[in-house]
Amino acid sequence: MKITKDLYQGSLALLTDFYQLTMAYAYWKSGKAEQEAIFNLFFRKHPFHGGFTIAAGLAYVIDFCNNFYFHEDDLEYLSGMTNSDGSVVFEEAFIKYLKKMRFSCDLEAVEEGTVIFPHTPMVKVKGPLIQCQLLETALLNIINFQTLIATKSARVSLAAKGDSVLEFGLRRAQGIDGALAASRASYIGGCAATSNVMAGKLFGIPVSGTHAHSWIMSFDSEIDAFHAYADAFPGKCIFLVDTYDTETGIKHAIEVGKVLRTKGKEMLGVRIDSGDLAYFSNIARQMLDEAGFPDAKVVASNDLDEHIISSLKFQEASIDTWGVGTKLVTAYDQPALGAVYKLAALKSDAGLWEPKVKVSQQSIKINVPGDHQVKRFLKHGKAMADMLYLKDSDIEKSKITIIDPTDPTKRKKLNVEDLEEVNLLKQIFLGGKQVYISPSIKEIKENTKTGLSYFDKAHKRLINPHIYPVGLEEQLYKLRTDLVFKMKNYEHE
Ligand SMILES: Nc1ncnc2c1ncn2[C@@H]1O[C@H](COP(=O)(O)OP(=O)(O)OP(=O)(O)O)[C@@H](O)[C@H]1O
Ligand SMILES: O=P(O)(O)OC[C@H]1O[C@H](OP(=O)(O)OP(=O)(O)O)[C@H](O)[C@@H]1O
Ligand SMILES: O=C(O)c1cccnc1
Repeated sequence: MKITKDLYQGSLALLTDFYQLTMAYAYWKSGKAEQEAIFNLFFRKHPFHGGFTIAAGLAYVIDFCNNFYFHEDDLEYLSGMTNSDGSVVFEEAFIKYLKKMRFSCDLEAVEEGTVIFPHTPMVKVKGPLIQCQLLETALLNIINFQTLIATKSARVSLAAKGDSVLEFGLRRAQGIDGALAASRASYIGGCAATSNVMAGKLFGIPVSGTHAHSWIMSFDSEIDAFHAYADAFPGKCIFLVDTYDTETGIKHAIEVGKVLRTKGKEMLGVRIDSGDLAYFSNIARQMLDEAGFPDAKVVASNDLDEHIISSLKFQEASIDTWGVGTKLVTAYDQPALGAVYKLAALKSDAGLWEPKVKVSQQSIKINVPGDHQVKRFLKHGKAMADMLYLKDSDIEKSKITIIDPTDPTKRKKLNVEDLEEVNLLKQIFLGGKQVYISPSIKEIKENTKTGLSYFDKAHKRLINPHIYPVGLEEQLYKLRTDLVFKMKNYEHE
């Protein structure tokens, strides 16, 4: 996939915060640029008050890293940056250093479509400190947004209980990039298709749609508009029936559907875009059935989200397909995921990895130091718990205890001898070389569906979900606690 290349014809190295570049310069000046570091990208809370999150965006990250270099134009721009006293911000030798820089890190990540929980690394970058730092902003930008939208889409799709959800968000999405990335992530999360044609072309997502009110309004009458549409698309008609009067609109759709039948074609259904969607969908279903169109589908749209869909399901609305736009692609009502990227370890001059911790008054904000892996334990196809552990630790399988990173009183003993286990972090790059091929977008979407099926319904409900156990393995917990104490004492000396 070459999304960034197609869109921007080159590297996105300048898609970063200025402070990353000033730090990069200062690392270089102080001789730390090549010191090896480990950074983790993780979030602290599920979005939408939910009980799960769906990882997305890795294919963009891969593309970004493969194209990570400073182009001549970028370097020229950086060379021309001046301080308030007129002096240059970055000296020429640094610009030359940037010119030669190529991505050379190891990168591990959870695969797209994986169900993921707070505090576990979604992306881990190991490599020269300067490169790790320069990747931060773009990685967060990519993962935060796509993960947020994939999660929203999964929630909407779960609420639709297996019905098709069509993503209609392009016109109200957050700009061009936002719309494209949202269409991609919506598909990963569970949507069946998008109305966004460019997303269809770029990502291979099925493209689908009906027609607008303007089509009806451009004719003298609704029935003329339906006939003309049926002439143009005899086998693909979904008639929008609510422009003037919904019941009359359904009657007109049935009339045109009967004409189509004389030509050996079937109308696919009707779309309702206003009014009480439970009431009108049931009316539509009854009228279509009575007229001999039991297979015609009822599509509904109008500011839908997981909560309205859930309510309409509860009301037994006869809706087969859900068109969801604004509230899906803008992640209503949580505009950002809030994932962060923190230094977890630094290699000393002696070649030893030193774990690093950021101390905070709020325990939720204390990162997990060291080089970890995340293990998911499953029993008969059901996820039981996730464990973060130090990669080089010896774990005695017969007595594993995991400890909640935010509340040490919450502990869970795991007898893992008879459990299946999977490592969630996969190797994506080794020494800057890509060693992982992203699955097709269809396979990623399937991963989401299968991944969600491992989790109990209690974790997937929309309101007050049951919390899935995620914890630190004891040695990692001890390392983190010791380090926090050490840093606190150090601060007070
Ligand atoms: N039966 C229902 N239960 C819950 N929410 C519904 C139901 N029917 C429609 N809605 C939702 O109610 C919201 C507003 O619908 P409302 O009928 O007020 O506006 P509208 O039909 O768009 O108005 P207008 O006719 O002016 O376009 C939408 O988000 C819609 O999805
Ligand atoms: O409500 P959303 O979830 O955002 O779904 C997309 C909306 O966009 C269209 O409305 P719009 O009024 O823009 O155009 P139209 O004339 O085709 O209805 C469509 O009819 C949906 O109502
Ligand atoms: O195809 C549709 O019905 C559609 C597309 C975009 C927005 N609203 C509806």
